[in-house]
Order: sequence, then structure tokens, then C-alpha cells
Amino acid sequence: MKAFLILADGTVYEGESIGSTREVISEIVFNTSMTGYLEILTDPSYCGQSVVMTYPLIGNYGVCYEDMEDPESYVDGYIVREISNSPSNFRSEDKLEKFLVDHDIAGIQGVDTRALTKRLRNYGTMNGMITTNENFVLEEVLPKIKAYKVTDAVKRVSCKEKTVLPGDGMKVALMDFGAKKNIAKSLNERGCEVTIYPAYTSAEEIIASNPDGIMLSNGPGDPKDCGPIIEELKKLYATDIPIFAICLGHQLMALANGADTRKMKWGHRGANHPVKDLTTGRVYMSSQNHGYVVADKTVPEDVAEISFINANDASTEGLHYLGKNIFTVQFHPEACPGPQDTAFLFDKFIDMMEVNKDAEE
Ligand SMILES: NC(=O)CC[C@H](N)C(=O)O
Repeated sequence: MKAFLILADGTVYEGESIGSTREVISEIVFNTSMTGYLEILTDPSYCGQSVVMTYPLIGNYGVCYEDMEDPESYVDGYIVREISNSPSNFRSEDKLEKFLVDHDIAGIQGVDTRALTKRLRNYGTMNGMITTNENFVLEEVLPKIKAYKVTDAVKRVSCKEKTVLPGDGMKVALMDFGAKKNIAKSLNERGCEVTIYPAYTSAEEIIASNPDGIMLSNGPGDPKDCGPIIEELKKLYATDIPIFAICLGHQLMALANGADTRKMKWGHRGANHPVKDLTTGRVYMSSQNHGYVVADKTVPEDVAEISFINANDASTEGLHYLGKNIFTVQFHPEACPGPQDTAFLFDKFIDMMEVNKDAEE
């Protein structure tokens, strides 16, 4: 069956329908990872978006359900050059197309994803519609496409009740704004007892549970849509509890402290984004998925300093809060997919919690 991708600028790409045949309007973003498609499809930060994979053959090692970063997929649409129908991998349990059907993801293959990505780079991230309706009327659908905005995303993806992963090390409260599984796992593997809290849990409840540290997760949408959460983070900042934050968590902590965020032209989504540690000068490869960023020069100088920058475009990739046990990063130290170069940041967080706990005793 034919399928069409219609961009907000009126460009139409014709391809073949894969996965669900439902019609979706979403934000169209591209990811440059060569592998890790299942981790990408189950990263809750893509809620309300359709993902274009720039690598031309996707699905060639099948579906390994263990690799999922969330039991659900919040990706609306999936755009590829070619989907593999003959996966070859001893871990594979299914074909990728079955996964797209099972999770109601509207897919399209046969798209010139290079041309599409160039367009998104030149004009910036755009909304788009994926449809199997051959009789669409461009003038009718374009206003709807243009009007689309990702809303209430954190509420949709966050857990509804708190859960505990037992451990006999440091006690960590993980705020789930749409957390990828490997964040809790990375802490738990290092012995931490991880309590995962719904995004809208009050600061009072977190503080009353007396955690050794607080982890703020990644998550979807515009950070400025999370006003009530930002208010709670201000209260958490005011305590002496060590805090480590990733991606959306990093953006929200910056907003809670007087900095600003802005939407990037096309964002960073891939598994080889170089980030430079400004203390040592060393560059690490990182996994990334973000469309917003902490705006340059908006971080109050007496509150935090920039710890990492992106080596490609010099945008802010990390903050270290002055006089506080708080550090935050825009990239993904939990990887999945992607290089594990920056996993040492979890060890840094654990050291920080231990030193802080010793000092208190
Ligand atoms: N992975 C994330 O946490 C993304 C944060 C935010 N939704 C952005 O796109 O910038």
C-alpha cells in the first residue's frame, strides 16, 4: 500500500506503508544512529514525534525485546529508506515491521531519507503527516499539520505509581519525566536502591523519603511546558541533597535557576555526538536526543558554570552548579543506544552521594 509523508512546507514524499496504517500528524525529526533502532523507538523522549532514520537499512538485526528502553513506544511515525524483512541475528525474536504494527506506529519506507534530512537541516525541524490516503487535499491538510504541537507529553509517558528497585547501596529518588530504563539500571547495577517517582511528585514527598541523592531523568516535549515541575525543582535545589540530571532534567534544573532554553534548528539525535569536558579538554562520544537546549549566556554566572560543550556546534552540554552537589548533562550517559564513554558520570554521582553522606554523619 502507498503511504505519503507531507511536510508543513508542502513537500510530499511518496513511499510504501509499513507498520500501522493510521494517519498521524507529528513533529518530524531525524536520527543519525546506524544501530539501536529499538532503543530509539522505545525512548519516551520521542513522544509526539516521527523519527527519520538516516542510515539506509533499518531492522537488519531484528527485534530483541530485551533492548527496549520502555515497555511502550511513544513514537508516532517511523520513516526509513528500507526496512529489512530478513533479519539475521541470534538474539532476534521478531521482524521490525511486526513491532511497528504491534505498537501502532505509522511507518513509511522507500523515502529518500538523505533528501528529507537535508531539507530538515536547511529549513529546521518541521511538522508532518504520514497518511495512506491517496486522495488527500494539500490545502486542507497543511493548516492542520502546521498547527500541531506536542503537548502534555511528560504526563503521558511518566509512571503513574512509584516503584522500588532494591539495592543495598545509596538510596536514589529517580524523577521519571519519561526515563529510559537504563538510567535506573545504571544506578541499580552500582548497588543503588532506586525509587522511581511519577513526574508530578511534590518536592516535600521526595525530601521526606530522605534519599541520598536525586536523579532527574530525560523526557519529551518543550521544557518550558513543565512549569509545575520546575517549581518543585526549585525546592529540591534549596536542599543539600546531591542531584544528577540528564537531558530534560538538565533543562528543567537550568530553568529553575534563572537560565533560559531555546528550540534548536534541527536538534541532536544520534549516537556519535562529541562532547568536550571543559575541565580536562577531553572529548567523549555521546548518545543524544534533544530538540531544545540551555541557551548560551543565559545561565547566571553565580549559579552554575558550563562543564561540557558540544564539539560540533559549541552548544551547552553540561552544567556544574556552584557551591552545590549538583551536576547536569544534556547528553545521555546511560547510552542505549550508543557509546558508553560517559557512563563514569554515574560513578561520579555515587561518589558525590557517599562523600555527602559521610560529611553529614
Ligand atoms: N531526551 C530528552 O530528555 C529531550 C529533552 C527535550 N524534550 C528536548 O527535546 O530537548
